[in-house]
Amino acid sequence: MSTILEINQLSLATTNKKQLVTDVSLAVGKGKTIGIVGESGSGKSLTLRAIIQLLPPTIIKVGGTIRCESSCAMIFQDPVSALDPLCPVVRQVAEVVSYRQHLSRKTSRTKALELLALLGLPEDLKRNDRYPHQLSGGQRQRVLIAIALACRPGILLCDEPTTALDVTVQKQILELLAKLQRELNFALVFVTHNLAIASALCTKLYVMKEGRIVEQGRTQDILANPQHAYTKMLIDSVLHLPDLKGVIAGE
Ligand SMILES: Nc1ncnc2c1ncn2[C@@H]1O[C@H](COP(=O)(O)OP(=O)(O)OP(=O)(O)O)[C@@H](O)[C@H]1O
Repeated sequence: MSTILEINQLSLATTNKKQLVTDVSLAVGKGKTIGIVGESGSGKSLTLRAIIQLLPPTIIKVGGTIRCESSCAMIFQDPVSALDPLCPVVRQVAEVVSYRQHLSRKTSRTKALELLALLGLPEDLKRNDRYPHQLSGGQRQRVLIAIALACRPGILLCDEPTTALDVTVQKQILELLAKLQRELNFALVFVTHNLAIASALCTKLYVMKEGRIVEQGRTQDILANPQHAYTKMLIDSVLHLPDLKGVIAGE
């Protein structure tokens, strides 16, 4: 497996020396999907933010290394706060295309519309430039995915991208991400507290608790034979698995 992202013993703390993430190590291969699961506050988002160098100003890396062999883009949990409310969505995508792909305004807009069409957004966005508040939650999340893809990432970091959506839309977005990954071959790091979603999407899982990885391994091995008490508790707490047939990532 050619590793595209490797984290070695990452430790993060506040500027007041409160330890938040301790000795986190993980690796993801080109075009592969890993999941980071764990309870709220276990350090999943901070780990992703450290990868993309977007840590909050009061949090610093106090140990470890992060090696990225390709460009990273990130999709955040809340599409409302991740989009500019005062800028039409096509322009927001076009600006990223223009900046990252060094294209003219006109070509960037054409490319932005192609990307939005690829993500299943309606044609009338072209005629009627819409603002984020005029889109549904699922449509806004698709716009965020378009913005991330405009960066042509080799690694896509997803921080609970479907938590704010209803179950049907959640399934559509997960299927879309899996389809895009097959077509564009980016590596996916998927953060969630939902073990059912992670196990449907990811071939490898890392379980986090209180800032540490407490268990890791192939998804099927972890589900069949969890070693850590916390992982067992997570598995027991999955009441029922959503129908994600067709989403499951290949080996
Ligand atoms: N800006 C910050 N300043 C101080 N502490 C922070 C800051 N951001 C996060 N933390 C703390 O760091 C820890 C890890 O937070 P993080 O957001 O990574 O958790 P998480 O596992 O992603 O949780 P969730 O699933 O709820 O998003 C938590 O205890 C949180 O309170």
